[in-house]
Amino acid sequence: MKNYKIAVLAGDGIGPEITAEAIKVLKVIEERNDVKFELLPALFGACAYFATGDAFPQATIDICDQADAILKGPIGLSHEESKKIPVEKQPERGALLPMRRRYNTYANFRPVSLPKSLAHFSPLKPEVIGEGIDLIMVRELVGGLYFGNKERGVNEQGQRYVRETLEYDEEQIRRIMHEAFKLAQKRRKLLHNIHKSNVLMSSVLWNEVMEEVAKDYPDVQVVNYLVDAAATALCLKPTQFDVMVMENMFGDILSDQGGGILGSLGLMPSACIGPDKAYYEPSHGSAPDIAGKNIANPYSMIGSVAMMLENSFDMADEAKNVWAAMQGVFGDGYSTADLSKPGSGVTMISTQEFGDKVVEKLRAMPRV
Ligand SMILES: NC(=O)c1ccc[n+]([C@@H]2O[C@H](COP(=O)([O-])OP(=O)(O)OC[C@H]3O[C@@H](n4cnc5c(N)ncnc54)[C@H](O)[C@@H]3O)[C@@H](O)[C@H]2O)c1
Ligand SMILES: CC(C)[C@H](C(=O)O)[C@@H](O)C(=O)O
Ligand SMILES: [Mg+2]
Repeated sequence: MKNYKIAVLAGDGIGPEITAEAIKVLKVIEERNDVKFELLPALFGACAYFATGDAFPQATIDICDQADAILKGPIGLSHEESKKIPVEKQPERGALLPMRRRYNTYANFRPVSLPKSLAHFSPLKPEVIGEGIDLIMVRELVGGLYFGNKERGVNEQGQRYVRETLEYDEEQIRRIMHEAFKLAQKRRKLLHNIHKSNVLMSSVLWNEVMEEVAKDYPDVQVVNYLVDAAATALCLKPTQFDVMVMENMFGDILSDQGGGILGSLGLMPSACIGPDKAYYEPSHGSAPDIAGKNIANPYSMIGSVAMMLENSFDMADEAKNVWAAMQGVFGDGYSTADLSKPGSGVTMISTQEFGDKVVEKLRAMPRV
């Protein structure tokens, strides 16, 4: 029997609610396979800060270090609540970025996917959705503005100023490009390179390296897109995209737009892959506005489990079953509050009911 350790960081806000549903799914995967998941819960985020004074405490670091994979719920507080924590200790700077840095999870895969049959979830017209949206954003996750030098002070004129730098070296760009080209080879052999080389020198280097790497993948067609135009194109004709590659900040913004064109951030899972460790998290945040109400959509978290099964545990067939189970629940006309507005024809179910229905579907599937 295979035995895997999974660090489970439920996080803040809706994190514990959607993590509970993801764990139900992991339990069913155990029932159906010769595999044991040892779940190692740990505090991470604002909950960890309030309990220990540190958003990424040493005890959690130790658990993550020894885990085969990390399942992470969203972290963070509302704008007002976050003022209760000193800026440098806030969950984003005090936990999430240190985790990305520690495990060097440079490759962030954010699928944006909606079959034609669920076009009614999207704010876009059915004719824009066409045969369905099925693209994946490959976001560089440990460079750029997020990790460049930062400085804040008062200048000679007595004005407060801030300086943050957008830094990349060519190896950082090359390795994410290889990830994107390899993924494109497995899919439609089409790569959209998102950049802003008309202004940013970082994008000039980005594009130079992209062109060098492209020589290794002559079967992949590259389409270059300025990031601002790409934002429009995502709304007007999302089906033109298959794999999109971009630097850290562009990926943060465009991936949330990805959730927008699907109809909810609750449909946005992700995988963050480093050389020796990967962690899996929804692309969205802790949704303080709906926390504790049992109405959050757990698709993003259960989808992150599916990505974990495929990438960390070599269980691609079970991953497919998890996706199919969730699509099956939608196909039966059910969803959580975010995607079941009055008049939509979709029956509203709770976070827990969604998880239960996914479990039911999975149990009914032939074992692989
Ligand atoms: N990776 C992470 O842990 C992560 C990612 C993004 C934001 N954050 C943090 O989350 C906190 C809240 O940020 P925000 O409000 O700007 O963004 P958010 O992503 O938490 O929420 C934006 C909107 O999307 C909705 N939403 C998000 N996930 C949903 C789900 N699963 N089901 C249904 N609706 C969902 C929310 O209710 C809200 O209306 C901030 O502290 C932010 O820093 C953390
Ligand atoms: C919480 C924040 C630091 C994070 C980011 O900006 O990367 C989030 O928005 C995300 O998309 O994972
Ligand atoms: Mg984001």
